[in-house]
Amino acid sequence: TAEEKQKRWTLNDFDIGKPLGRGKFGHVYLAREKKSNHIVALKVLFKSQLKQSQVEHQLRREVEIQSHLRHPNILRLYGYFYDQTRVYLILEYAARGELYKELQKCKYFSEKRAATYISSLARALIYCHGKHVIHRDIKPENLLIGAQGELKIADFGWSVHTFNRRRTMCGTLDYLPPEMVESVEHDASVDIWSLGVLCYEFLYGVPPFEAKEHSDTYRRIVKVDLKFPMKPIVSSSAKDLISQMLVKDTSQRLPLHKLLEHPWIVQNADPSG
Ligand SMILES: COc1ccc(C(=O)Nc2ccccc2)cc1NC(=O)CCSc1ncnc(N)c1Br
Repeated sequence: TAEEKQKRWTLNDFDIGKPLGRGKFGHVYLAREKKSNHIVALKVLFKSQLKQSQVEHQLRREVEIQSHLRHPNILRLYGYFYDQTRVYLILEYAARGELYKELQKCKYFSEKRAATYISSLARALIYCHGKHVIHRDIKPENLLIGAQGELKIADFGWSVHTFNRRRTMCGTLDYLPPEMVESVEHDASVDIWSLGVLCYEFLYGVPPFEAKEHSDTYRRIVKVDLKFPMKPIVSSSAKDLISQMLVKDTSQRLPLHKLLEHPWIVQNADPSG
């Protein structure tokens, strides 16, 4: 509520429960806000670590970005507070935990489950892009599962507001050589690529360009060395969608709203997401 927005939270407002996991830069605990009995996840970040990794500005930007995002498939950041040594993030609690653990357990997902997840993520990303936010880090480790089995994108540690990037580049882009433009300018289509990688990993249990050495993975990515294993059996419709997302030319990647109309999504995704 608006009143909760302004409130100055302190640790005393919460009963701390079991550890939920070790996120980036800190630990996450189950917690209950004493007055409302509202269950949340409390992420504890050490100021010393934030300082030495120079991510304070990134955290401030994330809190700012998250305060404007409201979507069923985006984990809420309700607020934050700090004390002498730590910063505390008050997060929505995802009752069914981490997606990557679920994927490890099942090895890979059915086409219906994969399509349902991919379509809900596509809707969340359409929402973000509409607000000029690109996530840039869509992977199983950053996805949680809510009480109704719905996916929640968490940990916007690397998201940026695209237009403020344009603002920093205002006008001067014209004189930059392609390689400069190439490296600084990536747009929302990075999230389409990542969603394609995720769809592949949901269906096969391994990411598409996996290799022993990083250098080999890099080579396979830039070459778009996309191969579909014989096992498990996957529909040609699913392969068609993945092939339209994992395209080197960013302007040729299947736009997210077109993804929602793709036959594989239409025939397999559970509309409730
Ligand atoms: C909106 O979710 C976030 C928003 C921001 C950040 C964050 O650290 N940003 C950040 C930290 C340092 C520097 C720059 C950015 C992290 C998260 N989220 C998380 O870390 C997920 C915690 S694990 C968990 N959470 C809920 N329910 C569960 N069952 C589990 Br398990």
